[in-house]
Amino acid sequence: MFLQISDITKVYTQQNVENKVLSSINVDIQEGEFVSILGPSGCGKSTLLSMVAGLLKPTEGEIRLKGSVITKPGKDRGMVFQQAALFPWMTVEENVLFAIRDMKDTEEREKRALHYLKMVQLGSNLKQYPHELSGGMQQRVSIARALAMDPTVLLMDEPFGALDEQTRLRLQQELETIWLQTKKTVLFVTHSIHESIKLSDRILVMGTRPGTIIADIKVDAARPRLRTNEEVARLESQISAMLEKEIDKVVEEELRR
Ligand SMILES: Nc1ncnc2c1ncn2[C@@H]1O[C@H](COP(=O)(O)OP(=O)(O)OP(=O)(O)O)[C@@H](O)[C@H]1O
Repeated sequence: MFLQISDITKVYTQQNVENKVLSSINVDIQEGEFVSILGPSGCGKSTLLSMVAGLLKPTEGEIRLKGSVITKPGKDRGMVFQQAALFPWMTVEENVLFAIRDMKDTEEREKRALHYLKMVQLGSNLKQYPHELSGGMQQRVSIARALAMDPTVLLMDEPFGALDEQTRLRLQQELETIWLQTKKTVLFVTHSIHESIKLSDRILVMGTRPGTIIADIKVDAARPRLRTNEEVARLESQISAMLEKEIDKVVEEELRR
């Protein structure tokens, strides 16, 4: 199996109080799949993604990428966060070049940076600085930077969460086009049901307290997926009912305290 998440449990301990955030997470992901992780706030989506990134260690269980256990961050996993996190003193081009600074051949390196910056439609913004760009453009630089590293897996943690609706729709389209071109394996955390249906081959729906996977849904609808598509509408109401139930559970628990 390409990416294998086996029997993962995560417990955070703060001031001697244990908080089990994830329990019995088992997922097998195939190469080239676009998988979304969807769930209520606080269910452990980012924790799970950070463990795949190697930024956090599981309390129990293991994650294997192409057979090797993940123990730390690596170049085989590119990460895109909600905030672009670019170096403000570097230009757009320099930000991408920096990520691939290990490439010896300077000409190849520049070609690669330009290729991915063109892919996210920033070929004319190479010499601009992050503060001269809109939030959406900054996020496109961080996507180009992650792609330029040619990772085996692209890990995206609510990459469009901080953007306005129009920019978000635009970037969803761009990401879908890029994914169809590159066929990278993508693990994508989102709050948005529609975003997950629009982009994914598969949606892992998470329940909460502790976080578990309550449904593993295949999305077969033809792309591009419009809201008017019957399958899209059916999935949207199915998943929305599931999440509503989870959120009701949390509210009830809180009120009982
Ligand atoms: N470093 C940490 N130390 C202690 N508890 C943490 C830590 N990071 C996250 N948590 C707790 O773990 C739970 C899951 O957090 P996580 O950020 O993974 O959820 P999420 O599903 O990504 O949430 P959101 O959708 O709101 O971003 C939360 O209750 C959070 O308070």
